[in-house]
Amino acid sequence: MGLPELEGRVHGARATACVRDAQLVVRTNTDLVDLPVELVLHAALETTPEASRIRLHLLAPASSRTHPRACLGASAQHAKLVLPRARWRQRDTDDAVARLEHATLALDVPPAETPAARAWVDQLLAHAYPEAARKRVLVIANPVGGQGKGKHVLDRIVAPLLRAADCAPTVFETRGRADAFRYVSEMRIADFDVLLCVGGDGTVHEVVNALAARADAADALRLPVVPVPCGSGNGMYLSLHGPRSFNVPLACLSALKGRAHAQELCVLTQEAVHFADGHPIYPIVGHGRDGRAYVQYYSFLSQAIGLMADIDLGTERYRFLGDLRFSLGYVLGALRNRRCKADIDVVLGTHGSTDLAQMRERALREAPRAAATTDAAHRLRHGAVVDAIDAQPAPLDFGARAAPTGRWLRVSEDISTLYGGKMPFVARSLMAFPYASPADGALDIMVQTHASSAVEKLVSVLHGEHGDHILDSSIRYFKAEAYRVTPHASPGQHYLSIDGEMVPHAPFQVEVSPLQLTLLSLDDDEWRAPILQPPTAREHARRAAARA
Ligand SMILES: Nc1ncnc2c1ncn2[C@@H]1O[C@H](COP(=O)(O)OP(=O)(O)OP(=O)(O)O)[C@@H](O)[C@H]1O
Repeated sequence: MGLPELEGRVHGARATACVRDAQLVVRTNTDLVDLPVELVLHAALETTPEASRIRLHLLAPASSRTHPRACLGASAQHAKLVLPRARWRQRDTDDAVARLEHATLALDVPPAETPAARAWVDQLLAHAYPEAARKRVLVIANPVGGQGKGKHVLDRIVAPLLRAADCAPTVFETRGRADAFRYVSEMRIADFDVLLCVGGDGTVHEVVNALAARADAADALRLPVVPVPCGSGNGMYLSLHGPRSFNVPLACLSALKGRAHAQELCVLTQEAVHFADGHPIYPIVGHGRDGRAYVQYYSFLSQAIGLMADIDLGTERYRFLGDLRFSLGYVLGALRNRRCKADIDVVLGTHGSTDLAQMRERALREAPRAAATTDAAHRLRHGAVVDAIDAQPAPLDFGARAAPTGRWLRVSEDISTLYGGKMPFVARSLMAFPYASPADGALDIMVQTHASSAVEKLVSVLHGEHGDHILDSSIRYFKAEAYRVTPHASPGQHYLSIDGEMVPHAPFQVEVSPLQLTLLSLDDDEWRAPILQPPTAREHARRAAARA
């Protein structure tokens, strides 16, 4: 479906404008716009008795211009804003798309053509926004996020782009820890169509916990949450848009016109005594069967203990390196090769699996499950961390296709790290959970055994960005409905990282929550993350040789 040609003038030169094959094409002798219609932010007709002008607000690759920014708008001379649809489809690997910028173009039409121009603008907007445009935008911004870039990204990119799309965003800048949590706890959900988080995963963590802790949690979580990458890891952004680059305009575009999908949350419990100093963002408290109090909170991205937590939280002093600090942290941690002393107990349940082929199959075709009603919001299916489980659970056998039992099973090997999550990417260099599925009722868990040498550990994540570290002999990768980690007291500094945030290093239990977050993607698929292919015979042989 296209849009008929409209004749007018651009910079005084005769011009035609149309939509053909889902591309907006504006052509003069010297200027050319040929962009996916998805990149149209807004079109408006400005009329005076003497003239009518269509002003187009677009996103366009910066490098596609033949002249600098001044070539567009009132003083424009020659412009070439081109992005073929094939390149737009491959946007996660195309550097031109990584440098999208706001551009404007004015098309003058004779006053007599004003009614036709008005109809053309309406039709263009219908192409650009096939679903109702999200106009009521709330922006929660951490101005110091991403090594202090947050304020700049907000003022120079996010706010102007939203205004160009005809939105008047409500902006809340956080002043410190728990600010985002408090704001989202008290806001009127019905006032907004979408919530943008300009910051890192820490800001998203606060927003998600605030939405989930509200009395109207199941409804509040229908407000789509959009990560605008301005931190070090930005795992949610990477899973939605691909690992090539942190593309702020693309994130904003997904807020305006992305397709909604449900994303299960992980729910955690930890004994309340560990939060004695008061933790402002984890207010939900329950009681176990023996009366002991526990804190219940939510994780959207990851839970890490051992080496992977040390990378996250033990490398704060290298923040200036951006996300390179994670790679450096891994090398240092692998060389140190410390054992993570903890009991790991899991419930595979009907949604769990230890079979990689089965996981891949499911990731390809898993249908989303129904979300919780408000009544079921905080229900725990597998109890809380304070509840007793078997003193000696049966061992979890990774060798065979384990039966989908609802009993607790124990990982019997010594480990160096445990990493749990529900989204593929946790950082640009690590697709930690290549078989993650947004709503399959299971958590993806990766355990690295301690028995492997430092060198084996280093080698195992060399290809982490493709997710094939899970094929390594030192990695156990499985899906479970719930797991519990009980760290043993041991000397030294130890971390527990939840979505990259530090929480008390104490026993914790995780399960899939009936609560679901609403995310927006620019594709039909929820994630922009390739599902890992099974290893080829050659790859099998290579890994066997490496093991030998
Ligand atoms: N104005 C502020 N000053 C200091 N800290 C803040 C401020 N606003 C928010 N915070 C806190 O900063 C922490 C980290 O924020 P965020 O994750 O957005 O950025 P980041 O740390 O740069 O990113 P990443 O976690 O990916 O490294 C959060 O715990 C948040 O509560």
